Amino acid sequence: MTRTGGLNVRDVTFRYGAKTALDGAGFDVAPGRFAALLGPNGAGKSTLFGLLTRLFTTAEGRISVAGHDIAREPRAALARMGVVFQSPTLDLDLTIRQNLRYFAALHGLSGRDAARRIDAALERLDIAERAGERARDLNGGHRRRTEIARALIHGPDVLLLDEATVGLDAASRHAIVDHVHRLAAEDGLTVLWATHLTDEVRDTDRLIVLHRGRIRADGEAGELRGAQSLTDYFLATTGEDA
Ligand SMILES: Nc1ncnc2c1ncn2[C@@H]1O[C@H](COP(=O)(O)OP(=O)(O)OP(=O)(O)O)[C@@H](O)[C@H]1O
Repeated sequence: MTRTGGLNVRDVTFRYGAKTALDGAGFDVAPGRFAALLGPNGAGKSTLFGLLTRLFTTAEGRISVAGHDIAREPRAALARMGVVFQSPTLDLDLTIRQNLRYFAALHGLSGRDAARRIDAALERLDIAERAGERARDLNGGHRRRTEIARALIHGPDVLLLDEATVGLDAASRHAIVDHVHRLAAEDGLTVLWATHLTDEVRDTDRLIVLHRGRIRADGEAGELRGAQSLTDYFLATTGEDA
C-alpha cells in the first residue's frame, strides 16, 4: 500500500519556562518507514510527542503529518495520526472489543463499518481471539497490542508510539516490536517509535538520536553504528547509559 506525506519536523524549539526541552529539532520520516527515536531520559521525546499530538503548541518550527501542517490544519493532521501513549489508557472493566468500539465512536465510526475496522485491527495485532475478554484479564503485552490495534481503527497514515514496551517482559517486547515493524513494511504506515532501548532498533531502521533537545544523529541504524554495537554507538553519541 502506498501512502503519502510521512512525518516532517522542522526546527522545532520548545521551552518550559527557562528550560529548553527541544532546541531546533528536525527530521523527516518517509512514508512507510519505521523510524526509531532513541534518546536517554530527559532527551525531549515526550515533549516532542506532546507537540506532535497538539497537547501543547510552539510557534518555533513546523510539523506536518501526512502532508498536513499541524498548526494550520490540526484536524486533518490529527485524523491522519494514530497514537500509543506511554501510559496505558484502556478501560480495564471493558472487553477488548468494547474498548475499541468506544474509540471508534469517538472518531464518528459505528455499525458495520466500525465492526469491520475493529476486526481487521485485532487480526493485524493477532489478538482477535481475545476480543471478548476484559482488558483487566489480559497480560501487559496483550493490552499494549490492544492499544496499537485501537490506534489503527481510523486508518491513520502515521503511527506514533511513545515507549510502547515499558514494563513488558522480553517476549512481549519482541512481539510488539515485530508487529509494529510489519505495520510499516507490509501496510505502509509511517512509524515513529520512541524508545531508550537500543535492542528495539534494527539495522535497517531509520535511527534518530535525540539528546538534550537536539538531534545528534539521523540515518540508517546499521550505517550509523558501523562496526560498533548500537549500544556503544548510542553511548558515544549521547555520553549516557543506554
Ligand atoms: N513540565 C516541565 N517543566 C519543566 N521542565 C520540564 C517539564 N517537562 C519536562 N521538562 C524537562 O524537559 C526536558 C525534556 O523532557 P521530556 O520529558 O520531553 O524528555 P523524555 O526524553 O521524554 O524523557 P523521559 O523518557 O524521562 O520521559 C527534560 O530536561 C525535563 O526535565
